[in-house]
Amino acid sequence: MSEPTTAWALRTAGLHKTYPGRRVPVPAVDRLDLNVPAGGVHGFLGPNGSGKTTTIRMVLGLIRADAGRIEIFGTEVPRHLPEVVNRVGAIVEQPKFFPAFTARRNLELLATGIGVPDERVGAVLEEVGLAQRSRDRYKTYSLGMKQRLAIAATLLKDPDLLIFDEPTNGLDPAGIHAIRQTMRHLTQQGKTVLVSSHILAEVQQVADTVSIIGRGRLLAEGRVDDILAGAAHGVRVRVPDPPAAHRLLTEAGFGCVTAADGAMNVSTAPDGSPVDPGGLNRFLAERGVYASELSRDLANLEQVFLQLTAADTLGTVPPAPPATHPPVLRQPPPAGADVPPPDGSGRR
Ligand SMILES: Nc1ncnc2c1ncn2[C@@H]1O[C@H](COP(=O)(O)OP(=O)(O)OP(=O)(O)O)[C@@H](O)[C@H]1O
Repeated sequence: MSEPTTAWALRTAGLHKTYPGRRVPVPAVDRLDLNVPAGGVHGFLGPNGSGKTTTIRMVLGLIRADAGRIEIFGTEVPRHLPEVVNRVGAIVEQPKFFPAFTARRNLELLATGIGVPDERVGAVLEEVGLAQRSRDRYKTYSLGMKQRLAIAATLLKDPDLLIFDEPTNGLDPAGIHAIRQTMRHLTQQGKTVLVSSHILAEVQQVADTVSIIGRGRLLAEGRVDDILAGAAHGVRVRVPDPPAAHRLLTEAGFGCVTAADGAMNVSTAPDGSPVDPGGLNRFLAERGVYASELSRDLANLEQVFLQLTAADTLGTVPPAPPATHPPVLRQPPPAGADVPPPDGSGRR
């Protein structure tokens, strides 16, 4: 690692993990190179089961990697974790608080336990917008408030890197908005937030940079703006029966994904060229499919994500858009190659 390490909050190179005892030994994390710039929000995106939590657990030293290298602020972990552990705060699972105690009391107990002065409690409650409700019992808190209290707990040690694994799971739009504001506020103080999520619209609004993974492998990384600029824009189509139309289009060779709202984004024609709205409309109408909406589509992160992860499943991953921050530490070894740990350690 030759570049100045202060530019990076977190980097991994060739990070690899296969859980023992699985019938088919598919890696959960497959030679993953991550580059999380210091400062800003970095979205860590991937479908369910793509290896986000496994990666985060390895970064935090909760499970051991089979191979690869991890650096937090230029310090290799887990070997030198004690040197940087106070610079990292993380929520991987919902922390346990005492239901009958107030939020403030819970944090005071925690602060005492980790040797942090009590004054920090008021500061972190303020930071996450819970100061007014800090005398309420934990059990009266909404899910969103509980999640903000969990964030407050991670802030007690005033860490520089915050790692949140799916922090908005199960939250309503107001709760999601509050978490987003908290993340933004943290970065204004120079902190780095790594947030894993599959809620793309939310990440697009808050993240400066992203890494998109599929089946444990990096599919794209870089600034959100650059990734969107490099994405196929396509045509947005709404039809009465999206699954049937999706089948029709993909069988004919169109590049097509269906978004969460049921509309389809058709990006490429069967010859691989950008799709033409008129030609697409004619193709559908000739087969008895009448679109209720058909428009040129602006790329958003959800489409990029769907296109990348669909292509990954089909084994046709397009090259990652160019990153504007420095490239990965090193190229991964060829597929199927053994990946030895750099120092011979790390095997379970
Ligand atoms: N303890 C474990 N033992 C065996 N396999 C595991 C274990 N934990 C995760 N896996 C498998 O490893 C793969 C990656 O899982 P992981 O939880 O890291 O993905 P994820 O991207 O965080 O998913 P999600 O978004 O659903 O939380 C999955 O196939 C999962 O089934």
